[in-house]
Amino acid sequence: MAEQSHDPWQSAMDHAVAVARKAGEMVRAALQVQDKCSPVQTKTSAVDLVTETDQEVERLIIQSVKSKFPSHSVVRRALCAHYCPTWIIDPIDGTTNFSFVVEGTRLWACASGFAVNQQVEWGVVYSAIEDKMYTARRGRGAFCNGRPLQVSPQTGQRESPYRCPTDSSLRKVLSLPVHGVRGAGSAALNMCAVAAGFVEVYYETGIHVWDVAAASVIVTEAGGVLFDTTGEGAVDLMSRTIVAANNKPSPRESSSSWTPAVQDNNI
Ligand SMILES: O=P(O)(O)O[C@H]1[C@H](O)[C@@H](O)[C@H](O)[C@@H](O)[C@@H]1O
Ligand SMILES: [Mg+2]
Repeated sequence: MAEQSHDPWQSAMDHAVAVARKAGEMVRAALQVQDKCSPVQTKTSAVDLVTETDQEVERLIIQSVKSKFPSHSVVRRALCAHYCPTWIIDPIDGTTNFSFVVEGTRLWACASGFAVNQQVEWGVVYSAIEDKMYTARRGRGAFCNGRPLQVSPQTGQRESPYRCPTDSSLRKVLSLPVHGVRGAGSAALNMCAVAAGFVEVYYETGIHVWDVAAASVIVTEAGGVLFDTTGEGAVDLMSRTIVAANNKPSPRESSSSWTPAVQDNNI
């Protein structure tokens, strides 16, 4: 079918939802087959774990986008330098959880973001194990399985059973006496947890644009904010660092205001 002209971004997003379901089914089925979960050697595999299933899902998405939206680009490594409508895909976000079938395999997702002129227009993140489809279109809200998402209203430190971490890099970057810390993987789903109001902050360094592009718009459309790890600047999705939060405390508040869900794998 040819590209729709009335609202091309919407039809691309609808297509992304359908492809994400298919991709999710593919990944779930692959969990039963050892070879499909095992890391394969790639040029970048020393730093970026890739399985045969990542590659199969990537091919599925690329082929389906190319046949339905021939003018769109599909990339994993650029936000979008020019106007060109670009899909930024992460076939499996959370490949480590998927590959090692650790407890918490639910923490992987199929993610697609769509950028035009360096602006993310929509994002789709599908957690197949939970059958949760997170979607957001810029200016039109964020949803999980069609239900609107809203970030947590929390502004003060929340009671939590988890101990404050001793991780100095985390303290240095956020300068917060944090109280609860989780680091279970899948950047996209951690950001969706912020959007859904389950946690107040997600932070990571060493992250890639394809890990965060889709969920970035889900966070902002749920009322959240994105900023860099200095806490000062706007986020640059190519910068490999990100903070996604329910709000941005003023410097005076920042000594006691959040309960972060933190991931700090790469410092
Ligand atoms: O599973 P991938 O797509 O490699 O994404 C992971 C990323 O590479 C890591 O840096 C993060 O810590 C994970 O949360 C991502 O899910
Ligand atoms: Mg990823």
